Amino acid sequence: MERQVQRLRQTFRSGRSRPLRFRLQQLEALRRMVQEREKDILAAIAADLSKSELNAYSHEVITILGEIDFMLGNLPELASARPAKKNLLTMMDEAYVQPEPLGVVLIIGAWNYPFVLTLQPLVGAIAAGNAAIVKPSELSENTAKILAELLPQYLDQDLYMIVNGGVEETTELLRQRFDHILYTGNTAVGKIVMEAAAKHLTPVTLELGGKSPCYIDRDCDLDVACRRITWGKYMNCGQTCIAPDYILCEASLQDQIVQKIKDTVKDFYGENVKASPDYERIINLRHFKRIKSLLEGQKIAFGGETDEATRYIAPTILTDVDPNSKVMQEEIFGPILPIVSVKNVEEAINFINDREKPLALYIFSHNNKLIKRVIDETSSGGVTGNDVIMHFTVNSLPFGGVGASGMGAYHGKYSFDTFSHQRPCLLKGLKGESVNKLRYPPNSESKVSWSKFFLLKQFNKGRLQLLLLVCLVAVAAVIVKHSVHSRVPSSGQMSFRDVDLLDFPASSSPCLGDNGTSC
Ligand SMILES: NC(=O)c1ccc[n+]([C@@H]2O[C@H](COP(=O)([O-])OP(=O)(O)OC[C@H]3O[C@@H](n4cnc5c(N)ncnc54)[C@H](O)[C@@H]3O)[C@@H](O)[C@H]2O)c1
Ligand SMILES: CC(C)=CCC/C(C)=C/CC/C(C)=C/C=O
Repeated sequence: MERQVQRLRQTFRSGRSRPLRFRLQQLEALRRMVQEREKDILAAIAADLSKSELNAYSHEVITILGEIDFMLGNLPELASARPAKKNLLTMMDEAYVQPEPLGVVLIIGAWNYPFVLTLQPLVGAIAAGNAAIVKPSELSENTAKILAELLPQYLDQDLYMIVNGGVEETTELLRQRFDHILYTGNTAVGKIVMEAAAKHLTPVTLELGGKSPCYIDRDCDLDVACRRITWGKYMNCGQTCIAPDYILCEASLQDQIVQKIKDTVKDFYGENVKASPDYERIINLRHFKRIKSLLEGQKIAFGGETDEATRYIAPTILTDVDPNSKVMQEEIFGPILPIVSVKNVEEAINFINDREKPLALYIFSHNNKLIKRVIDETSSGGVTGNDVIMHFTVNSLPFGGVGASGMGAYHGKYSFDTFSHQRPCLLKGLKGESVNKLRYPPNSESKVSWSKFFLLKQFNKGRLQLLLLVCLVAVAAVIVKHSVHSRVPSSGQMSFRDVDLLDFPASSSPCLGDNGTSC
């Protein structure tokens, strides 16, 4: 592993990944890979998650194509230097922020959207000019395999590499030194990743999970709310990091919600959900058993059927759920939707704030003020009002968690920034030493006073007049010099930087007060 990382680092150091033209060409190659090998990719995702190829396309491929297109369209602007505001002391200099690639980055993907969760960060890493190692999840083995087969055929193999394997391989990878790690997966492994990264002082982006609440207000179109919630909860069989984990609502709404979700499930998946091509299965037996165990002792208002042989769990709703029960202690990550009653919005806000910060928060209401209030009085990775999941699809919004649901963010510009260092650059000339005297020892009250004048903009009238006078003299000097230059050809070009604006005699009138602080 060490040799492989070393190889990527050497290529990175050669500067190959930096030119914009190279990055654009690699992103175009990635797009070609997705388009030319679409059938193989969809078949692999379908095999991993018992997913229809149509769903695999709309859940995963569309997102990647959209992200690549965004980068292709915006990279020149994202990668260019941004001029920075200057202060009086540096107004003659050049100040700008230059994004620069970090180096060799590691991307560790999860199994539940195995294509998008590994390739979307890679798009950002390439766009920002890095080398990258991608470690897909071993649980989605077909997607992992197709990625390992295809990526080297389309991308520069000395800069971008797939490493497949499980805990052992990931542990070995984490021993290496990277310049950034983006990990997607559960919180427990997130801690392992962060600990390993700390040994090398490697910064991390952790895309974790959590229990994303969904508050339904009394003043709401319940038909629309329940349709949208049904879509987001049961998509991918509930195995979506930002699926609404549970519903909070007033007790009087509970029965209506159950009925409306039940009707929607029938609309979406037909009478026999098991036979629907749009309904997926649980990834493996371990998760199947874990999710099934969450049903124990609960009041099942709808669904609840399971089939171990095919790892099927029906779309399920639990009512009157005790907040202390097991299903309310861990992220469900399956098609079970508990409803917890609260008296009002205050109680819902307190309920959310009493728990770890979730990855997403959903609020349904006709009342925009109420939605804004819940946003203002809680914290979560992201929010969608009157819908679920959809903030993920807006690539001008940063996607990521907060607190226990993660740190850092990506998507679009935020991916580019995540994989870049924002390098501050100040370019000065070698003239203007008289101004610089003010920061050189020996220090004096007068120098402090002038520093305040320049850096804190604390001027008195007299000093402002003096500065204006000096500026006028400087402008006059430039004009005179320019007119001489236009008559007498010369090799030297005058710039403002060359004008010694001010001299700072140690005794010149300070405007310090008695304690030396006011002006
Ligand atoms: N925030 C997001 O974008 C996002 C997206 C998807 C999933 N998730 C969260 O991820 C969780 C589900 O994913 P998962 O964790 O089951 O996925 P997973 O089992 O696929 O693990 C994720 C990655 O961690 C690696 N890994 C596992 N154990 C490890 C160990 N001991 N040491 C080092 N690496 C190890 C795996 O190889 C894999 O690449 C849920 O909590 C979900 O909410 C978050
Ligand atoms: C709006 C459409 C058609 C698709 C949304 C895609 C989707 C569900 C993405 C979820 C990806 C994600 C962050 C999963 C986390 O587990």
